[in-house]
Amino acid sequence: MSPTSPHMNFRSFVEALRQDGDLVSIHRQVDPHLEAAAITRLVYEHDLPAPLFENLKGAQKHGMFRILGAPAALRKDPATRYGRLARHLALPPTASMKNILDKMLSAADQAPIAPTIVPTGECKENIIEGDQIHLEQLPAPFIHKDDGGKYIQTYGMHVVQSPDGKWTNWSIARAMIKDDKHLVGLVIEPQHIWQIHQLWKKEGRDCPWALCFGVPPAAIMAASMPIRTYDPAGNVAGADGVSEASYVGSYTGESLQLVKCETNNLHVPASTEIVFEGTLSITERAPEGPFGEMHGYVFPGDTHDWPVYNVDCITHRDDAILPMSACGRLTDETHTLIGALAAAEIANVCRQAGLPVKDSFSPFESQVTWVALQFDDAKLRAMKTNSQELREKVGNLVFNHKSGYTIHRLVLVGDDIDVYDGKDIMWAFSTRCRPGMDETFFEDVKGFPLVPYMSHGNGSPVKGGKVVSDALMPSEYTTGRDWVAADFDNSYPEELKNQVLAQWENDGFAPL
Ligand SMILES: O=C(O)/C=C/c1c(F)c(F)c(F)c(F)c1F
Ligand SMILES: [Mn+2]
Repeated sequence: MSPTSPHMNFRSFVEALRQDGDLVSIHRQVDPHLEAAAITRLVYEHDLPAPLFENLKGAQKHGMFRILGAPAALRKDPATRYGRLARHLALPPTASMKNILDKMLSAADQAPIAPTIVPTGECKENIIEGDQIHLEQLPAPFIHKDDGGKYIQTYGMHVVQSPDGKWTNWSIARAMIKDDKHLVGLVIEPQHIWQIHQLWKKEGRDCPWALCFGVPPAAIMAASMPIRTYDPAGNVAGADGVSEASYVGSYTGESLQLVKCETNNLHVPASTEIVFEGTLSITERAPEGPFGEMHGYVFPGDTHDWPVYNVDCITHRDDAILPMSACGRLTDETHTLIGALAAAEIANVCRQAGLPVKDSFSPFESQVTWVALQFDDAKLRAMKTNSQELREKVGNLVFNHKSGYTIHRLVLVGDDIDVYDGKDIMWAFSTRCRPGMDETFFEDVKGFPLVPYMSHGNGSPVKGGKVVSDALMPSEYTTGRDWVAADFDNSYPEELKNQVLAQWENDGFAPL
């Protein structure tokens, strides 16, 4: 039996959400065609408990499958806002986003703990091969009415390996059902799955592949994070070339249990709910999309050709659960995970380059297209630098690194700004960054085509459109802050503030 703790076992994770009162089990029959996603979308837009669809129209025998919506979204109570994410890492429900991101980054400073290969696991309870595979009969969700197909893959973990076997990569990349035996999905440059696909193209062989739905929550966190790039020539610099499995071992402190696939030599987490095994074609492509994407748009008819996945074998647990991210407008996993983890990795890259970055976050208000970087003001002054120099240094570093791929604006702020507070970031950006003069634009860097102003805007979809906006004031580079904030914290003597707070409820106000 695999580890049964919630961060190491998806089924235990779902039960932990139930115990937390953070799960709504729906037993009435729900249609996977739009209805399950519509309910999940409303859950996202109101930060409600995760829906578990126990009785899907069209569910197959042996419980194939149920759907869990909103697996890593927000809780309404501010005190446990990130509790569902905290459960992914065995952190307390009151953990802050900083606690969560620090935990994810902690692995970089610890020795990787290699996974353990075990002979079997829950994912082997049912095995479906060859002509028994009928993807079109699965209760796969149709997520947005203008999507190009049934997106069965929004929160599963792809497993692919470099031809030399040195690097196994785990990642999330969307895919929809093409026909009874095939999926088709985004394999986009510079993503790791694209890098490895390219290596197999050079080999002239289809890429062995597995897709794992319902993996240990700690694993999906690593799969969502743009950790170190890997030099295909095998020149490993620093912690590069780290396979996500070992990275997970570092921050959980325990070895992940993996089992070998039935039809290839890849390994998958033993407790995975559903495993698709097969190959990612190096030649076959098919129309994919459109899809309601992370920036909150569907462009009807916006279909493009992407590589085809061939499914040779399916293994699954009894009563398997498919996790679904019905992504779009705030706030879903593409914001809480992809945006947040990119920000954390960008801060790491800056610190490794010697920049005094204390913290970072991607504000949800920017639909995770921005990252705010908090600088240590005293160390900034010690650098004896200036705005233009710093903007160029940060922009050239981040916008040419994989972790910066999805981010189009970097906002530089001082350490009086809480980067996890969108109001703080907008206050600094709106009042301290003079448009144009305090900004440096980058047109010669890789752009993220999914941002609507890139793919459906006026310029190249894949180049430029990025900016570093300096919201550090001139005084922060020289003498230190020369202002006082006109707010309760900064504009009143401590004694008076304590007196006001002590009288607060007696004066007739509700507790703050
Ligand atoms: O389909 C979507 O909504 C998002 C796809 C996506 C993503 F979320 C990323 F973080 C990427 F880096 C990327 F290349 C993507 F294509
Ligand atoms: Mn990777």
